[in-house]
Amino acid sequence: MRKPDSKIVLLGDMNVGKTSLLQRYMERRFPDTVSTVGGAFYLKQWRSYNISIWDTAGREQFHGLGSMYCRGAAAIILTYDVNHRQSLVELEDRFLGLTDTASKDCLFAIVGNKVDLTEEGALVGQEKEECSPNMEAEDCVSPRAPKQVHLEDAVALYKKILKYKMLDEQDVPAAEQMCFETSAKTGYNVDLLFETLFDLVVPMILQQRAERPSHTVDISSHKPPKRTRSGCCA
Ligand SMILES: Nc1nc2c(ncn2[C@@H]2O[C@H](COP(=O)(O)OP(=O)(O)OP(=O)(O)O)[C@@H](O)[C@H]2O)c(=O)[nH]1
Ligand SMILES: [Mg+2]
Repeated sequence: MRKPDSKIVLLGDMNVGKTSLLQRYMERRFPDTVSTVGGAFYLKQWRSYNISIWDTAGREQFHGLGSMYCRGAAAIILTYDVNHRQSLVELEDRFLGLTDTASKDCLFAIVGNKVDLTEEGALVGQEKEECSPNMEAEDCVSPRAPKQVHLEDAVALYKKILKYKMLDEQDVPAAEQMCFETSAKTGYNVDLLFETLFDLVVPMILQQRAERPSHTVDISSHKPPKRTRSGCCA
């Protein structure tokens, strides 16, 4: 297997839907999930590049592993649940520090998932019925409640992250491009999220390749060493 050209990592509190987002994108479905243990990755081929996407465990007991998964990451998806304000607070308090091991020009996306559970979910093309016990989860939406976290809160966090990383707003993608609201359940904005990141990561791969010294040896120009009488090489 070829080494991945780039790495994207999903971080966020338990239950916010990291595994579900990744499965929705990679497998085009919304299966039942179990809380992630440690971490797992998918490989995505995007144009001619291999990108690994790492799913991590949000549970406190696995917290120590987070910075290991983030090592060298080109992009990090900080995920929260739009219905739980604390899951956004945790991103700043508990997860941001784990990203110190990421690449120096690492990109950040902030993703509010489970938007299908909010009243606004009705405005984003979810025409399905409310769930009843005999319905498949994918065929229905759960009863809706007012959203607890708004996109502006995510934009404010994005700006705080830039300060924390000492990055200039001019040198990074705009907050409006990097803050998403998604539903792993309906698929809303899921392709947009991942594919926006892939498109941003490709120029980083090309830049890394241009900066990396070439280790290629031209064997056609290689001359074998002359043999001496003793059989040893001159
Ligand atoms: N309604 C709704 N439920 C979701 C959505 N995404 C995930 N869920 C549900 O939320 C629960 C947790 O989802 P996971 O994807 O396992 O969450 P996680 O962030 O991977 O959690 P950990 O692995 O413990 O860190 C599951 O019951 C999912 O079915 C969504 O967009 N909408
Ligand atoms: Mg998980």
